[in-house]
Amino acid sequence: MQFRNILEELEVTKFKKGIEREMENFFEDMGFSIIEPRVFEDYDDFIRSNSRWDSSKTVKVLGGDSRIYILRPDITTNILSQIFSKWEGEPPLKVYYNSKVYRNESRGKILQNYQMGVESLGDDISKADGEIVEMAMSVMSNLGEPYILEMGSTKYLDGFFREINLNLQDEIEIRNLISKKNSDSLKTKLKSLKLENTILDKILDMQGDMKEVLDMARAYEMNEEMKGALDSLERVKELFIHKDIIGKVKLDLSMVPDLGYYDGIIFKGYCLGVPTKILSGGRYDKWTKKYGVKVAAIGFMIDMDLVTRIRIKGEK
Ligand SMILES: N[C@@H](Cc1c[nH]c[nH+]1)C(=O)O
Repeated sequence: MQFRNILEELEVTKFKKGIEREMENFFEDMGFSIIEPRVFEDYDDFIRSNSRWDSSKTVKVLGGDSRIYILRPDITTNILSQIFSKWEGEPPLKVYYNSKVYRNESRGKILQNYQMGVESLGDDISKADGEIVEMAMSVMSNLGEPYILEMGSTKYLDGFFREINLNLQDEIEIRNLISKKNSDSLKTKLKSLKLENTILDKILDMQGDMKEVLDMARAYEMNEEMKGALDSLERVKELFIHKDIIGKVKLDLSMVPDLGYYDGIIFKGYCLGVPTKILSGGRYDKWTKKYGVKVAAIGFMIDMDLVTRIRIKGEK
């Protein structure tokens, strides 16, 4: 955050601390315990297990042992190695953090971003999906501004790609076009691959009202993975159906996450008039296998710089 002078900085920091305390109390009331992420990570380990990361964005540090370390660019992966070195997968573990991530910006500066977040590990999948999505909704509604929570599932598109024999390069290109919602280039690409009469041609229409999108998506279901994706979204819909916040949850099956570890429900929270996501998260069960035991895992992070800015604006 940029400040005009030190008094403004002190005032904003005090305000931010107040919001952090509110969130910490909320997470603790929900049964989550605080965890302190480590600042440094081994560069080689990080790059090996995060092949989709742009390595130029990691902030590198040279250790006294001449190894290259990085300042943590993502808190979820950071705390997982910490947790799994001392936990065998049960009983369920619920943790929250209040920390920062560091990334190189395109203009060369180092970006420090305050994040708070929660991770629920080893709990029953349907129960944890419901609990985490409800917590995300509660964080969004406390902003005091109109908001929406966009939800999707990585398993829907993954399931489809499993049915067709596409080379990886084409698959990545299609996913990128879908994530940019670039319908013209997507159509051209699909035509060149003779895939124009498939779900990929409809995927950008699969956004909006939960019930309508689920009904449309069911018609294209091809395997258990795609069915599982829709079933889990259906279960979340059932949780909200009789609440007045149902209108604030939108489905977007064309949502492609920036991070590579998700395999299930994914979601992002937006406030009206703010183009950047305020909150994002999802399920990443398969990813936990890297640490020796596969457990159910879901969580989300909140961009505290953005939350502070929005709450300050709301107070004025
Ligand atoms: N670490 C993710 C958010 C997340 C937490 N847990 C699962 N996903 C991010 O920075 O976007």
